[in-house]
Amino acid sequence: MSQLADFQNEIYLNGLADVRPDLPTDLTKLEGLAASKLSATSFGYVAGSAGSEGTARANRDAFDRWRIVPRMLRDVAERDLSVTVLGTPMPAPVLLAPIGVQSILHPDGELATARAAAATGLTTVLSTAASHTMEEVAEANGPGSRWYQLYWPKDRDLAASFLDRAKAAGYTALVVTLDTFTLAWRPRDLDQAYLPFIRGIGVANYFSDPVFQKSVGGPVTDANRQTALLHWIGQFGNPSLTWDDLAFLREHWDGPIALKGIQHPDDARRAVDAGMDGVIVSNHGGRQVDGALASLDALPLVVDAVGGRTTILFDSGVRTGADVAKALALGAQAVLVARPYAYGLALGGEAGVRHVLRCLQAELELTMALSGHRTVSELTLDSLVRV
Ligand SMILES: Cc1cc2nc3c(=O)[nH]c(=O)nc-3n(C[C@H](O)[C@H](O)[C@H](O)COP(=O)(O)O)c2cc1C
Ligand SMILES: CC(C)CC(=O)C(=O)O
Repeated sequence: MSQLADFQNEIYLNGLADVRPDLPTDLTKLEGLAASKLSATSFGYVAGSAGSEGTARANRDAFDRWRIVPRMLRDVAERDLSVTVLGTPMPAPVLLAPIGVQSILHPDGELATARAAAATGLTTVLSTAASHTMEEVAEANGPGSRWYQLYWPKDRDLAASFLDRAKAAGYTALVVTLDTFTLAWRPRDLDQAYLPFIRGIGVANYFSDPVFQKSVGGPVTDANRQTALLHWIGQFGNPSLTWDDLAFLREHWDGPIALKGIQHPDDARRAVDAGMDGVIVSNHGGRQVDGALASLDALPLVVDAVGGRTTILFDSGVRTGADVAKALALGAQAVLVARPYAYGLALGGEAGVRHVLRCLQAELELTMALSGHRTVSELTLDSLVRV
């Protein structure tokens, strides 16, 4: 590490940042670097969004319409960014969003991500569509904290098996993604005729599952691989699910459950009525419904509807410490971040993910302190102005 980086890390940033001198500390620059490193297909899959990508742009633009109003002389010498969310203590209100198929970014994929999360103390949310099994990822995460994200397959026995395995492997909370029972119209992937799954990436948790294997006549080998992939395509999502089906989750998961993909206040109310423990206000990073509202614009509506009655998390468009502060001030208890750490993974493996997480955490801490906030709970609507 260069002398300057040492100075930044140890003296100026109090050892928080763990910056890598070869990666930018402005995290918005990661995407451009990842574009040069990754294949056109992998980069297109990760950076791309639905349709004209208007919602992805709206996600970012929405952050610009809220500005922080710094306050002075508030004794911010001692800062504490820690929170406890759905029973999990975290040093900062930032989680690693579920990202499937991470081996298209780096051979170590979710294993590197899980190690980086453990090193920073932040919680990683593992996708059902991961490129490594949930047991392998749990081992890599070790004493770290991890949640499991369910893509709810059509076969109930398979869903129940996923939940049993996740519980046994130490995943403490369940995130159920509702907005992606099928992939949206994604021109970058359509134009490049690219889907990671067709190459067998993202199916590790399915192919290793005893219920899945029973459905395809035994362990997946070269001989039945094609059958297994076709079975996977048929199983992946269930467009027929309704609110009544949530009872199934409660029967099979005794820990906290959060529904991901909530944008409408009535859906947030229904989640609470159905006994869910939290909602994640998310539009999947603009990857599903092009033309949908910016996720940050949905946040205050959801907070108005169910704030104080449930845990509210947020994602889609978070790129900087200031973005995190704004989402918290608007009422989220924590945020999930996705593409920035995906690019960190592509550029530097585990160390790249750590770089992103530490920079985000350090930038958040400085933003909060310099604007007069010592703790997350001090960030309120009064901390912002809409311009
Ligand atoms: C390449 C990629 C893969 C993703 N895979 C999943 C997934 O498996 N499960 C899920 O719930 N969300 C998935 N997401 C959505 C993220 O969890 C998150 O909601 C979204 O990307 C947040 O927006 P951001 O990328 O602007 O931070 C994925 C996103 C990307 C970019
Ligand atoms: C469908 C998944 C496996 C990945 C995903 O959620 C995404 O590509 O947005």
